[in-house]
Amino acid sequence: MTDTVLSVEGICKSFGALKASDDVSLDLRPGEIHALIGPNGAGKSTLIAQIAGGLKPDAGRVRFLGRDVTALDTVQRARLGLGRTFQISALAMEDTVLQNAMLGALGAQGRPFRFFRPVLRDTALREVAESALDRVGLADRAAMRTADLSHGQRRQLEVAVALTLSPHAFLMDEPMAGLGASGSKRLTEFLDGLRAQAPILLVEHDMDAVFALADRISVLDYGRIIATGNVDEIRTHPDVRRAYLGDEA
Ligand SMILES: Nc1ncnc2c1ncn2[C@@H]1O[C@H](COP(=O)(O)OP(=O)(O)OP(=O)(O)O)[C@@H](O)[C@H]1O
Repeated sequence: MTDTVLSVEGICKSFGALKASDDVSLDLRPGEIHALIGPNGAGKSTLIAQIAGGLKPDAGRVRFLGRDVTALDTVQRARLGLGRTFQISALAMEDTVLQNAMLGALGAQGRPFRFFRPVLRDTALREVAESALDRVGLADRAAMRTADLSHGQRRQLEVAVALTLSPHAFLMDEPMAGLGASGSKRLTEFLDGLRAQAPILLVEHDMDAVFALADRISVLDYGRIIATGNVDEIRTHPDVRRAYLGDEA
């Protein structure tokens, strides 16, 4: 257990008769990228929402840094260092890149950023935000309007927002979505280096990225984990090929 940053133990969640999470257990270890894959509707986003704290499981627990966080909300988990990027962008398009990095960091800390504009003059916070932008390669875009960033750059900005919290683990929900080939390649390289700072639980449909990045892969199907293993084990797993990979693998 000491070698686990984050763990999910026996999570169950139903929507009416539908079991979206059916006794799911998995863990995230230091330095790894653990990919969560599965067909549409398999329950990936539902699981991530329960790990992040936005959705309460019917049963089971979530542990983070050795602590049971099942009863904590998203803000409390973020403060403990659970960083998250979203499937749908939460960025303010009219604000600059730097403002988003600063305000996003405050928002994740639960401070009411929309009523807190003077905070933009907070030098310490600005430094944290600038350093995060630098890490993701957006330092020279800090003064740009977020709406003028490319899709890939917005994805990197979301990672920068998560970085401002110095997370101990990342939850990422389809970071490659909507990126072209070169954008995916760049983000793949970036995530490859990021795992050294904090391990990543990665929900992703882009199998090239998953196979390039994942130390381990867990496969969800109808709310259940049908396999967990390294890339080769998952590529060749008969149930996984049947449920998800088909003949592409
Ligand atoms: N709030 C909700 N109320 C009712 N059903 C829901 C709710 N959220 C999700 N579901 C259902 O739970 C199942 C799992 O959905 P979820 O979005 O977690 O799947 P997913 O694997 O993330 O899919 P995708 O790859 O398409 O994003 C689906 O059948 C979905 O329709």
